[in-house]
Amino acid sequence: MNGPTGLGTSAARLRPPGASAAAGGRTGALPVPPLHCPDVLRDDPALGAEVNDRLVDWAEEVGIHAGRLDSLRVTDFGRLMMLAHPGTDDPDLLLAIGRCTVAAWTADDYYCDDRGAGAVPELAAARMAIAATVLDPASFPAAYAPDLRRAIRSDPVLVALRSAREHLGRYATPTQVARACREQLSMFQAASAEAVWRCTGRTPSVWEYLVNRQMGSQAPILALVDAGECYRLPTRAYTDPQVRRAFLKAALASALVNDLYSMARENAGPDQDFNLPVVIAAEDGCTLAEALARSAAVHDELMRDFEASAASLSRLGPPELARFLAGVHAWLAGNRAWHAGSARYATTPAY
Ligand SMILES: CC(C)=CCC/C(C)=C(\C)COP(=O)(O)OP(=O)(O)O
Repeated sequence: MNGPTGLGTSAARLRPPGASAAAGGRTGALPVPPLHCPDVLRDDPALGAEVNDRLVDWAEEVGIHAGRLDSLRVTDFGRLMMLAHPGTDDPDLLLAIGRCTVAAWTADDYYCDDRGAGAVPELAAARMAIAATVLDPASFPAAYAPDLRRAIRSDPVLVALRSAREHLGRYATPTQVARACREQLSMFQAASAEAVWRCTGRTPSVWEYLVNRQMGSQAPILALVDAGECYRLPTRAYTDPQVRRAFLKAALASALVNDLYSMARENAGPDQDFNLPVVIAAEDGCTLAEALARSAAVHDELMRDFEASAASLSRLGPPELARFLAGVHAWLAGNRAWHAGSARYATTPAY
């Protein structure tokens, strides 16, 4: 039976039994259920390795993951790029999107999730607000502008975000860059909200969690599917409400794949990191194994809805829309395959 679902009604919910490392509840033994998700369209390990090496070099250059570059390397974001963007063989282009991906993931780790990397959940919202000014540059009074410039220069996460955004501008149109930045601002907002749950020890309702996860999905990278193949989806099509609905379903499905594969890692950490199975287990009072199955069903519903919408929208829209939606579908396949293989999400977390 579902519990109360209004905003704020779950303030007293705690981690479900078995979800906490402290309670001895490492959940690594629970396998991810089979998911409704297509197979990847290409697997070119050499291309993935080249992109990954160059991503790690860039991370070292901008100063992120200092002392932890090996963990970044085995996470293998280069492989994610290669699997998720099968429409291009160009390592430079994959590197440009890869830098944005690594910068976004790093901001989330360094500001919100990973205390070992300096995350302080109480400061997450304030730090994310500063990060937002890198994506949508602040226009400041002269007396204070040097302070902001100094702050950006001295924080490797901000340097990475700025570098990634500037580099993307060489491969994507201003409209595509603006689109990705807008999606990323939503992601920052969602990460800030999640940090509040962590600080207050409050587990959100399932619907509330889903609202936040849709905003905190991989949408900033999905929005670059056309840039990754050097064509441009017209703005009219990207912003069409029906296309938006389909796109957001795909984005949420991709984030839920992360939740399912990341649960062992997240539940083993010192803080409760939120993911759909944990939130469902808390709300429904079920085991994590059952919550995993229910989460997979939510994922599958989103995927099927996306596929049905994509099929009809592709018949109605301009040719670029059919190509874009097919690209999103391929991206989802790459995202799942990467999560299944990355050392970051290994059943016994690799780091
Ligand atoms: C590529 C991109 C814009 C990612 C931003 C969203 C994001 C950081 C995730 C979807 C990952 O979420 P989460 O913090 O749960 O990731 P981990 O499980 O810690 O890898």
